[in-house]
Amino acid sequence: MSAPTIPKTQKAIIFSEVGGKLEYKDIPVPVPKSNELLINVLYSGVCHSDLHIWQGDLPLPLKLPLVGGHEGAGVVVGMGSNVKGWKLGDYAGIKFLNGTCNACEFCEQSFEISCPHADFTGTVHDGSFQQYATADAVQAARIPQGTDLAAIAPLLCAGLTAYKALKSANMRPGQWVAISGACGGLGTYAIQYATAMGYRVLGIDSGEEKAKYFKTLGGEVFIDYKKSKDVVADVIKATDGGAHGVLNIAVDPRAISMSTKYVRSNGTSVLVSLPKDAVCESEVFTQVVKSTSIVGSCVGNRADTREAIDFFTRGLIKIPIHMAPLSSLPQIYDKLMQNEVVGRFVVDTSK
Ligand SMILES: NC(=O)c1ccc[n+]([C@@H]2O[C@H](COP(=O)([O-])OP(=O)(O)OC[C@H]3O[C@@H](n4cnc5c(N)ncnc54)[C@H](O)[C@@H]3O)[C@@H](O)[C@H]2O)c1
Ligand SMILES: [Zn+2]
Ligand SMILES: [Zn+2]
Repeated sequence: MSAPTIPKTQKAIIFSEVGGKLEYKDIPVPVPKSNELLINVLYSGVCHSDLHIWQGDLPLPLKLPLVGGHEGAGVVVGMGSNVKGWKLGDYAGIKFLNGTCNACEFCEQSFEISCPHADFTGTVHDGSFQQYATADAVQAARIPQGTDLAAIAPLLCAGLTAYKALKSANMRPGQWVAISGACGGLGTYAIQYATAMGYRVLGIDSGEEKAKYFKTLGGEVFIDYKKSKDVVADVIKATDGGAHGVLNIAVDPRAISMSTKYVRSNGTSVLVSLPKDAVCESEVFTQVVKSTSIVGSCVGNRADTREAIDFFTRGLIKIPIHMAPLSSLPQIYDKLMQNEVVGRFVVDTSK
C-alpha cells in the first residue's frame, strides 16, 4: 500500500474540564511516537467507562483537554521508527490499555493491566473519539483483514472485558453464570461469550425490550430487578442453589453486594462495573461458610484480546449495534445515564 495522505487536522469530540462541554471540533492529527501506530479510526464503541471518566466518577489521573473513547477500530496509516510487525493498511484496534513497559514483573507474567508504567486510552492518552489516534504497537489489537470494523469495535473493551470476566469466574461448562446488568454493552457480549463457552445464562436487568433482547441472544432465565420482590431468592431458585459465577456489570453498588448472597457455595462473584465510590458488602460469616470468592477483573491482556477476537471471527459473537455519528456522543451519554441503551452504540467518526 502506498503511503496514505494524512491531513493536518481532523474531527474529534474533546472536553476541557470534567463534566464540561463535549465539543465536536477540528483538532490536530497526532504524531506517533517511535513505538506507536497512527490509526485512522473509522468506528468507536461508546463504553459506560467513557461516561464515568467524563463525569469524574473514577479516581484516575486525566489529561485535559481530553479525547475519550477506547473501543476504536481502524486502519494503520503511519507508524514510528521502532515499530515492528505492522504494515500500512493493516486493521488495528485501540483498547483501554494503550501501552505497557513489557519489562516489569506484571508485564512479565502477562498481568499487563497492572503495569505501573501503563498508558491508558481516554484518560491520559487521547482516545478513539477522533479520526486519527495513536496506540502502542505492542498493545494495539490485531484485527484480521476483511473484518467488519464497525461490528468489531465494541469487542475492544466490552467484548474483551466480558470474556476475561467469564474466565475470571472460573466455571465449568454446564454451570450457571448470573449476569447483573445483562442487556447493556458489556452484558450483551457476556451473554454470547458465556453461551459459546458452554455456560447457562441468567440475566438481571429491567424492561420488556431488554427481556426480549436477552432471549434472542441466547440467554435462558431473565429476572427483571424492578419487578422482582426478591432478586436473591429468584436467582437461587432459578439456578437451584445459586449461580456458580456472577458477572457484576450493573452500575449499582446494591446489586453488587446482592451478588455475594446469590453466588453458589464455592462460586465466584466477579467485580466489573465501576459505580462512583462503590463498596461491595459481603457478610463475613456467609462468605466463610460458603467459601465464595470475590474477584476484580479489568479488561484483559493481549492473549485475552486475541482469544476474544477469535470467537468473533468464528461467527460466535453477533451483537446488533446501534450506529450513530460521532457528533451525537452527548446524546448517547444521556441515554447511558438513563439505562436506555440496549446493547452497544458505535459512532462513525466521519460524521
Ligand atoms: N472492569 C473493566 O475492565 C470494565 C471495562 C469496561 C466497563 N466497565 C464498567 O462496567 C460498567 C458497565 O458498562 P457498560 O458499558 O456495559 O454499561 P451500560 O450502561 O451499557 O450497561 C449497564 C446495564 O446495567 C443495567 N442496570 C442498572 N442497574 C441495574 C441493577 N440494579 N440491576 C441489574 N441491572 C442494572 C442497565 O439497565 C444497563 O443495561 C460500567 O461501570 C463501566 O465503567 C468496567
Ligand atoms: Zn470500556
Ligand atoms: Zn510493565
